[in-house]
Amino acid sequence: APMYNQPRQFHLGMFEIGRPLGKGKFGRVYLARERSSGFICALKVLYKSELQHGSGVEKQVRREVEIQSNLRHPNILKMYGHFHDSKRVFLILEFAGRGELYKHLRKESRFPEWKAAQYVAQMASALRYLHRKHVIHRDIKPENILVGIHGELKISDFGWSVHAPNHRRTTLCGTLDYLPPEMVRPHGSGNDNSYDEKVDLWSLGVLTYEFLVGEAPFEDTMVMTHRRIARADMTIPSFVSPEARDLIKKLLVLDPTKRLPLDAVQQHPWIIKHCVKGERATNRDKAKGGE
Ligand SMILES: COCCOc1ccc2cc1OCC(=O)N(C)CCCNCc1c[nH]c3ncnc(c13)N2
Repeated sequence: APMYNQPRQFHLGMFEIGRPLGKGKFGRVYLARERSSGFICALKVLYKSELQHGSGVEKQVRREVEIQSNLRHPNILKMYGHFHDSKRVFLILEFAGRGELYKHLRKESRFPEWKAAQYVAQMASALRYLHRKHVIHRDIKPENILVGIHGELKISDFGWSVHAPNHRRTTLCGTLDYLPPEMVRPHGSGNDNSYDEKVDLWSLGVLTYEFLVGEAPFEDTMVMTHRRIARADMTIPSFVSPEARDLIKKLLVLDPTKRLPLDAVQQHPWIIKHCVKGERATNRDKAKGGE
């Protein structure tokens, strides 16, 4: 039976550990094979000593496991289960055969429009699924996206996900580049810094820009990034097509209620132009004599 139909209790002896897939701030990820079924997966190892008790990190990991274990979508990395021993926590995850998206982006500097559009369509599909479950991701950026063996994107990191609506308590750290104005404004400055799923629409706009341009739209010093986000102050280079520019401008809107909703993103002319693979591809086959 496939892994996810197996009994829920797992232990380390069930797995052969393969090559390291990468190491992050809180853990290392390894290729692994479940011995009885031969099922290939990724095993993320976190040291309990690093998840100091009662700190935000331990709660964040618990929340992440709880959220990700209940999600099933082709563009969201599956978490099949988890277990722990005296010193470590182990997460059993779907293996993404082409690794980290940000490495592909750095190597190619920026993606051609057809590829960027297909990636944005996949992210919009994953976000629609998350929002239907009232989960806000809040941290959609290339570093949190993996690539499957068939080139499909998989959101991998739910460390910042919460159930909507939300009132942020944890102080933000790391890059501000992807945060919307309603999350970078300081507390109590005329807003109760609560927000909803529409924060992911802003991040999708930043992601679209970064796919096409190769850097984030508000990338600057910390202080300037804050200010430029708060004003939606960005310039879109002339090599970006008018359709792509139109979509970016409809997502990077200060007022969350005015951002293009996800179903409209999926119907946007730029997405349709590059993603409706069905009839056009077969037409092309027909044109070439259908070989
Ligand atoms: C609390 O944690 C929740 C889950 O977080 C992750 C799940 C799966 C991950 C990475 C995750 O977070 C980032 C991280 O821990 N790194 C070590 C940095 C990147 C390593 N990925 C490399 C990688 C290549 N092929 C993969 N197939 C599946 N998963 C992978 C990878 N990584």
